[in-house]
Amino acid sequence: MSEFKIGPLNHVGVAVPDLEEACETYRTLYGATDITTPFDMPEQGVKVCFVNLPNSQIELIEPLNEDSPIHNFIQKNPKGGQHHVCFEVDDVHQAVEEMGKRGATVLGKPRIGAHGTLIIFVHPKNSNGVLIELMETPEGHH
Ligand SMILES: CC[C@@H](C(=O)O)C(=O)SCCNC(=O)CCNC(=O)[C@H](O)C(C)(C)COP(=O)(O)OP(=O)(O)OC[C@H]1O[C@@H](n2cnc3c(N)ncnc32)[C@H](O)[C@@H]1OP(=O)(O)O
Ligand SMILES: [Co+2]
Repeated sequence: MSEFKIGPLNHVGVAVPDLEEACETYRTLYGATDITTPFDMPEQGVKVCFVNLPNSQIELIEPLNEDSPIHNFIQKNPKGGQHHVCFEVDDVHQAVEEMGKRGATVLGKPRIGAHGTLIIFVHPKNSNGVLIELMETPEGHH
């Protein structure tokens, strides 16, 4: 088996029905002060913003439309819920190859994520029901 391994936790994805309302909860209930301005990622089917924490980020995602990969999740969990966990990796293409060799199901092809680097997703059936995102480490994180 190759030396491939996951690196630091980058973010925890939380799917929400209303992004503004969710930001307000993190501000008023938990006192979060560093929350980024929401923006649309049509190619990922989500509107996204980040609650910046000293050691990580909460990624709040709202479906943009019914074609969104998180549309069904919100249908099943109308109040929202913890959606995915994201680990940094050195090389996403190596990750795809290794996931295949190790018998996991990679969902779709590598694409650019919200941090501007390549990402992939591994099906929740492979990791105790948790959807895993693997993202290439952004510049400056090394
Ligand atoms: C902001 C951009 C980017 C970043 O840079 O960080 C992102 O994070 S984008 C995040 C959104 N994008 C994705 O999630 C892409 C990958 N996801 C998918 O392809 C799909 O969501 C999915 C995982 C294939 C599920 O699709 P869905 O339409 O919900 O399929 P099913 O309804 O058939 O569900 C199958 C099965 O899986 C369970 N499920 C679904 N979502 C999750 C989840 N997030 N965590 C755990 N389990 C999940 C679902 O309940 C079904 O289970 P069973 O009923 O037991 O079969
Ligand atoms: Co994510």
